[in-house]
Amino acid sequence: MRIGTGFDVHGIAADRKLILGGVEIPCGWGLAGHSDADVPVHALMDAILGAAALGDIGKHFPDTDPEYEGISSLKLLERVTALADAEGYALGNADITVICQRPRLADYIEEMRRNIASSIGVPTDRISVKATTTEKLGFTGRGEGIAAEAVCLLVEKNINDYKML
Ligand SMILES: Nc1ccn([C@@H]2O[C@H](COP(=O)(O)O)[C@@H](O)[C@H]2O)c(=O)n1
Ligand SMILES: C[C@@]1(CO)OP(=O)(O)OP(=O)(O)OC[C@H]1O
Repeated sequence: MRIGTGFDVHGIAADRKLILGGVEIPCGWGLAGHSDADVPVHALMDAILGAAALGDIGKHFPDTDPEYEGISSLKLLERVTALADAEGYALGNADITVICQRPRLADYIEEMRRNIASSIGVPTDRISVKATTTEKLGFTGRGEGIAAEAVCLLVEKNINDYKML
């Protein structure tokens, strides 16, 4: 088994859609980025790549490459899953925290979990998504951006039928 962590931040952009965990959240603004700027999915991809010691998303999907302009991060997550698979690993579980003052995410969490699980090809109960504010402190508290962190466990594929504790 191998553990990985990921962290990402994107700044607010007035003229963009807000996509988190593959869910379009209606709030009148979005996040700046080369891709769809899906910050929890970016944190998760870096956690998976980190667990497999395969670098980070900027290495695999450079933000100078037009192929990735506006791309759904769930598509990139499928590719990261394939990279881990090629190394002999499957996702055991992942736990993601989205750090944002607003909008309130509680109503969208289950759909995010389903989207992420579907992209990876695992049951939804292996994916946890949580949200927290920073009590109006710092850049997330001032609404200047959204951050996300993720932790994941990769398991060797040949023991992927092990029972989760
Ligand atoms: N953007 C957010 C932030 C938080 N939540 C939910 O509210 C709970 C309390 O947040 P605190 O920052 O005061 O800990 C949190 O546990 C989430 O359930 C949310 O839905 N959207
Ligand atoms: C996801 C990529 C894809 O080009 O672009 P961004 O949406 O800008 O996101 P970032 O977190 O800066 O990571 C870099 C890139 O991998």
